[in-house]
Amino acid sequence: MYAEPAPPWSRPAFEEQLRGKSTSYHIHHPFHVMMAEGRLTPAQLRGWVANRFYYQISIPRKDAAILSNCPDREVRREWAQRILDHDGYGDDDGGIEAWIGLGQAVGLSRDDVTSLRYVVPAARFAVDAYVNFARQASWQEAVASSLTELFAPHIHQQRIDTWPQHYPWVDVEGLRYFKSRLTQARRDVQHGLHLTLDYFSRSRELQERALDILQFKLDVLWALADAIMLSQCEIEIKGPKA
Ligand SMILES: O=C(O)c1cc(C(=O)O)c2c(n1)C(=O)C(=O)c1cc(C(=O)O)[nH]c1-2
Repeated sequence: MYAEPAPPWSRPAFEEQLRGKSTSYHIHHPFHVMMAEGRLTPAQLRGWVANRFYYQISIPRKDAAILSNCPDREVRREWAQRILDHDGYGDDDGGIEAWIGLGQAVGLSRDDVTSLRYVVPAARFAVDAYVNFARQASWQEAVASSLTELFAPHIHQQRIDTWPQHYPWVDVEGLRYFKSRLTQARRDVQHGLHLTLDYFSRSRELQERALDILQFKLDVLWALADAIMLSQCEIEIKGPKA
């Protein structure tokens, strides 16, 4: 017998489904739980900062892939801001530079971070999967994959709140990156969510596709944390912060 396809969820119900994915966010990954509870050693925290740098430098390339696939000028005008946020523009050095500052705040040199010498293979594979997805998928699908940012302000705020107490040896100036992302992520997500609700609400099948895409991206972040934790990437340094 022919079954009627399920009707699309209303916009609020679809948004609720997307937000419900927070249960698989990497804030719940054992490595991030340890980080928030102050249980990482300085060498482990440095390992995370050095590996995460590969994600930082890949984000603007991912966003450029979205731009290259998007024929809509209005969308491009707004999306382009993301690249400037990370690469910097005018007097603003941008997020990549701020992440290098975080590296220095945990005791790494600029070269330790930018050479990528501490980036472990599985971390690279996880991040590359995200960039490759954005290159190959439609721009609307790639936009949906950015929606893990719905949950990012919470984890940034958690680091701002817990690091000074748990990791007093980290120069607080290094937390600048997380502070700037609080506003940037909220603005980004307003745009990305609006586009996703518009495009995918045309059918239940599309809405379910958007949920699968968001799950894929949650898995990228989870796999990145697995990679860093399981490789036991620990960076010992000489000097007072060793
Ligand atoms: O520190 C984090 O846990 C975290 C997570 C995410 C995320 O949820 O994708 C991003 C960021 N940070 C971040 O700083 C950032 O600029 C960013 C951009 C994007 C994206 O998918 O376009 N995600 C994230």
